[in-house]
Amino acid sequence: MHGASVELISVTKRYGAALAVDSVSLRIPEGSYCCLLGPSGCGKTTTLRMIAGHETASDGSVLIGPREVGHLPPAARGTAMMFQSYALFPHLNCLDNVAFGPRMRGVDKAARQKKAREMLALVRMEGFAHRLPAQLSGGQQQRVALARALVTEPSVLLLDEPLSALDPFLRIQVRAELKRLQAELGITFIHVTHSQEEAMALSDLVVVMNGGRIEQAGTPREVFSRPDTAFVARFIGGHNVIAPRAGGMVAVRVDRMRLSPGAMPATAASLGAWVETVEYQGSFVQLRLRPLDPALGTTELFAVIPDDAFAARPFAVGDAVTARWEAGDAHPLRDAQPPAAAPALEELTP
Ligand SMILES: Nc1ncnc2c1ncn2[C@@H]1O[C@H](COP(=O)(O)OP(=O)(O)OP(=O)(O)O)[C@@H](O)[C@H]1O
Repeated sequence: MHGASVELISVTKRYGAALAVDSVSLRIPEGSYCCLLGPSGCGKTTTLRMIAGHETASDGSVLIGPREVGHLPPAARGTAMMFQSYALFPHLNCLDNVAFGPRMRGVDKAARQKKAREMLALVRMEGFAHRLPAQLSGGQQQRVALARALVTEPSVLLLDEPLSALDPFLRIQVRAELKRLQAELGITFIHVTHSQEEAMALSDLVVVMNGGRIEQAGTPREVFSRPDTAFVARFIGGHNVIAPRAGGMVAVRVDRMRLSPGAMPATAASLGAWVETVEYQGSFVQLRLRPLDPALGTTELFAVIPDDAFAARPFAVGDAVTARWEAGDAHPLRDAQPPAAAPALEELTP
């Protein structure tokens, strides 16, 4: 199998007056694992469906490899799609489920069964060829669905929330399996998820979407260490979004907050706060803080302290503390105005 790059150029999708995807441009390199990450309704699935050809873009171009594919039906694009619900035929065994597509395309029986066996082996399900879907666990059904998507030898595999129907334990197992398969096959995977943890674990390229637009695209480390906007910092987690005394909004990682006893007035790189909760998490302790100064653009902050450091200098609920950060750990955000400073809707209406 060979991977192909995918490029979106100012792709827009309107449903009547509603804008589901708003002029999205993105280049996904050949053979990479890309996650489209964002909250419900942000346009992830619509973007995926436009790549697959199940939806037509209202504007803009979709390229797979060097080819503009906007006019091509799904089957001619070299993509395959795997859905959240496994959608296996209940009356067909695993082998026949995987061989179904080739059968529809008129591939002879011996050839399609050989191919189907190869695909089942790829997902480590060769021992289950003659079982019916109802005789398999959720994770096993998911693997068969994956084999069924791969049997067409796509250059791009599109996965829509493929892990969300699995319990948390299986989700981590199948997640590792997806990553292994992608690396082994070298084809391009585009995976829609609303889980930041899933996107971080899998992606070479993570694309954070909000309101039909791309907020930021980069490697998980780039996005986590340098979030562009308050939305990304909050959605990706592990950051405090603060409007410190010096102006402009910044993101500071929760593990970069340094606490000392006694609440001092806020400066450009510190603030006074009350400890609201203390949660022991094993290797670290997480504290929720309430800043004394309400003008800092936030009513709660988090600080994460390694377990041994916390044991050496513990804090309790109700303690007054000063939280400090190094200037280099305050990452400026593109949306410079804190949300609290934006005028309320009533003020804009004459
Ligand atoms: N067929 C449709 N007709 C009208 N509006 C639609 C249609 N499909 C999607 N939308 C709207 O477009 C927006 C984007 O939807 P989309 O399904 O792409 O979001 P999503 O990020 O995948 O969300 P989720 O995680 O909930 O699946 C939403 O506001 C949705 O209501």
